[in-house]
Parts: sequence; C-alpha cells; structure tokens
Amino acid sequence: MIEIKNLTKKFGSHVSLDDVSCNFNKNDSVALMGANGAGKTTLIRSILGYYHPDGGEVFINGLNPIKERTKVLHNISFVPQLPPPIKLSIEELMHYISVSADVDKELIKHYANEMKLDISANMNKSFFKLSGGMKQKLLIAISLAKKSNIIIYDEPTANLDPKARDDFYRLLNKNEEEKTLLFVTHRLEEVRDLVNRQIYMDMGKVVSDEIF
Ligand SMILES: Nc1ncnc2c1ncn2[C@@H]1O[C@H](COP(=O)(O)OP(=O)(O)OP(=O)(O)O)[C@@H](O)[C@H]1O
Repeated sequence: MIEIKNLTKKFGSHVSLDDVSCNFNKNDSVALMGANGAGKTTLIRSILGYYHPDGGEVFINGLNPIKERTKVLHNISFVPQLPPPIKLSIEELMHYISVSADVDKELIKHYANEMKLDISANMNKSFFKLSGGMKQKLLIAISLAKKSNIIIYDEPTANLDPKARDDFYRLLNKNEEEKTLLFVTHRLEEVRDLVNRQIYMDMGKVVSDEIF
C-alpha cells in the first residue's frame, strides 16, 4: 500500500507537488495523467524515495522510502520515462539484478523473448548501446520478472513500436497477481483495459480521482 499525506515538493520557488494526499491500495491499477509539467514524475520519484519532501510524508507498506530505501525498492518494479545510462553489458546487468534484487534471469529472458527482444544475440553489448526501444523492452522484461507487489511505469511505451506496445499490454493483462499498478500515460485509450482508476494532476495537485 502507498500512502501519500499532504506531500509538497518544491524546486527553488517552483511548487511541483502542492499538498498532495492519496492512497494506492492492493489491486489498484491507476492511470496517472496530466499535462506536461503537472507533477506526475515528481510524485513517482517521491514514492521511490528520490526526493526529500518540503512537506508531508510518503509510506510504502508502512515504510519511509527515504529512510528504508533498499527495503522499499525491493518490493517495487519501476520503468522510467528515460532509460538510465547504464554502462554494464546485458549479461553483467542481468547478473547484477539477479543477485541484488533476486530476479530470475531465465524469467527475464522469457519476458524479453515475449517482447521480441533477442537477448542472447546482445549479451555482450553495453546497455547504453541498445536502441531506445530495445532498452525499454529489457527494462519491461525485468519489471515483469521481478517479484514485486508494486509496479510503476512512467510512460514506458514512448520508444516502442505498435507491435511491441501490444505485446507489452498483453503481458501486463496476463499478470493476474494482486499488485498495485501506477501507470503514467498521456494515452488513456491504451491502458483503458488495464486500469480501474484514473487520477488527473494539474499544477502539482490531484484535480480528479475516479474509480471505474
Ligand atoms: N529536478 C528538478 N529540478 C527542477 N525542477 C524540476 C525537477 N523535476 C521536475 N521539475 C519541475 O517540476 C514540474 C513537474 O515536473 P514533472 O517532471 O513532475 O512533470 P510531469 O507531469 O511528469 O511532466 P511530463 O508529462 O512532461 O513528463 C515541472 O515544472 C518541472 O520543470
């Protein structure tokens, strides 16, 4: 469960999150929407413990994501808007993830395969040398293979071709375990079948929160 209580985050004089309060429960599948600059990524990063808030609190399964970051992140699968500049080869990255986050390498390969990413042909390639879509496919495969009860996607499909988007949504639809899903998107029609709640942000505030 994710609890956000009166969360405020400022960058200089700019208020990116303005007294935001909302809870995300088990089985909530949420489309998080809003115009560019509305505060969606800042909210996601606050959940992941990237930022010290200027006001308010965040709890993930009762834990503070800044003070107990390792424990909190162990339970979260996250795919960011822009893939990070990782220098490791795919083989090294998969090894690191399997050891540090207890993710089954074979399962990563399985999901990569389902996403039509040929991992075995690229094992020695640095992650940052993959194409944008290939990076996103690998991060999605890792997120699906990881045993977490919170999945957070921040516009993960921007670099995916239409077929890969379909593959991704099919795999997510299959994922029937009880999980909290937060999906930042500008295209509700793409995730309409996946979500049961829609939150709209504007100027750092939650302006609508609708359960279907
Ligand atoms: N690290 C930062 N330093 C300074 N300002 C920031 C930082 N991160 C976000 N902001 C500002 O906070 C506001 C909200 O940004 P945020 O990235 O959360 O928006 P968003 O809703 O995710 O937008 P988009 O749809 O474009 O991804 C913007 O005005 C942005 O410029």
